[in-house]
Amino acid sequence: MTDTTDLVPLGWDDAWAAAYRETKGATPFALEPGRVGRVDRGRVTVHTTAGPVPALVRLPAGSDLEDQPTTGDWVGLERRDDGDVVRVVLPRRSSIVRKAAGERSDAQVMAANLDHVLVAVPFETRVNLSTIERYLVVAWESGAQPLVVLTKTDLAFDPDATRAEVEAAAPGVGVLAVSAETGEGVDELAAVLAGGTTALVGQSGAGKSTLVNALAGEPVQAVSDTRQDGKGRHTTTARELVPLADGGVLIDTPGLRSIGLHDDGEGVALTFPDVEELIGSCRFSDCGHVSEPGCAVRAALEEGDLDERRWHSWQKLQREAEWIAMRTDPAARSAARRRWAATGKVGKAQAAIKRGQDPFARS
Ligand SMILES: Nc1nc2c(ncn2[C@@H]2O[C@H](COP(=O)(O)OP(=O)(O)OP(=O)(O)O)[C@@H](O)[C@H]2O)c(=O)[nH]1
Ligand SMILES: [Zn+2]
Repeated sequence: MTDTTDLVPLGWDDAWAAAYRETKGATPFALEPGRVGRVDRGRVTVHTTAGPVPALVRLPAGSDLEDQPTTGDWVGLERRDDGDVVRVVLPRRSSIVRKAAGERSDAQVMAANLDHVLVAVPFETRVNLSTIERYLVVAWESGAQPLVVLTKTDLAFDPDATRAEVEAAAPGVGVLAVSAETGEGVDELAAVLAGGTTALVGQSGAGKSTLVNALAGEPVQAVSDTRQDGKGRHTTTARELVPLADGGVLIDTPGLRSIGLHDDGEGVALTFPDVEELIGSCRFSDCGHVSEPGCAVRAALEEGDLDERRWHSWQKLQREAEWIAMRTDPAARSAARRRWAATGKVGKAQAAIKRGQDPFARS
């Protein structure tokens, strides 16, 4: 029997233990539990009670691309003299999926089993609220709770005003401010992240690496590590899965750092509850929010209750989400065609689709 207390810093809990027992009972292999860190072309690094080990993946026949282990997955590992093998992936609690428009329509799971998705945004003279909204769509879509962290408070001109602005663009989402430079706010953030798994997203230069190091309590770099069981194999201590000093674990991968939009509409709705509510109170259920009588959106825009910027952000993200859904779902496709026909955009859009382009790319 494996002593799994060593897995607790990686996010192991009673529910995972139960899920693991069930999965293990259904396979003929002698398995050991572990959590996936690095994933690299069919090879993975699995963090086990004996430390990180490299492994190949052999899932049961009929497994899809989406079933392949990704960073954050809990797996059953078969230890073999000729190389360790991942045999099963435990059912996921949540996941960040990439299904970018214009690319192959396979969904790629970028990170799994997250409690929080932390969107890192640097304090700037003008924080880009639309970029935050875009990340929040991805975050909500994962099934985890989104959080925003404003980084580099030490550089902020008016942190309270900026924070208020961000809070207004992120209903239902906690907004924290930190400085890795002065340490301000880091303990508060650490307390929120303790005890769960957090995926870190945000644009280049947002201060993610600096924040990871501050939360880990040490510089987290790719350092080589040797297995302690004498087999002499080498692996890299994946900084993909970073246990935090105050508890909890952070997932930080290059793929997540450049995450795009994958959505079937639910993430957009959760990011913009205010806009959704307005749309729900337009007089006509198929309101185009242009010049229709009784349009609640137009009224809110005119009265200043809804920001022009936020409205345009919703329109753009909603169109992208529809475009992605349309590529995969015939019902969504015909619904989009009907709507485009109504607004006279159908010819242009169809021509773009024929060319294999996103019909909304330049809108
Ligand atoms: N003043 C100040 N500078 C910071 C702080 N955090 C990060 N920086 C600086 O911001 C720059 C970018 O920080 P990184 O941590 O590399 O940002 P990143 O998000 O990891 O960037 P990528 O690796 O490109 O995704 C570096 O020059 C950091 O030193 C902070 O709290 N205060
Ligand atoms: Zn309307």
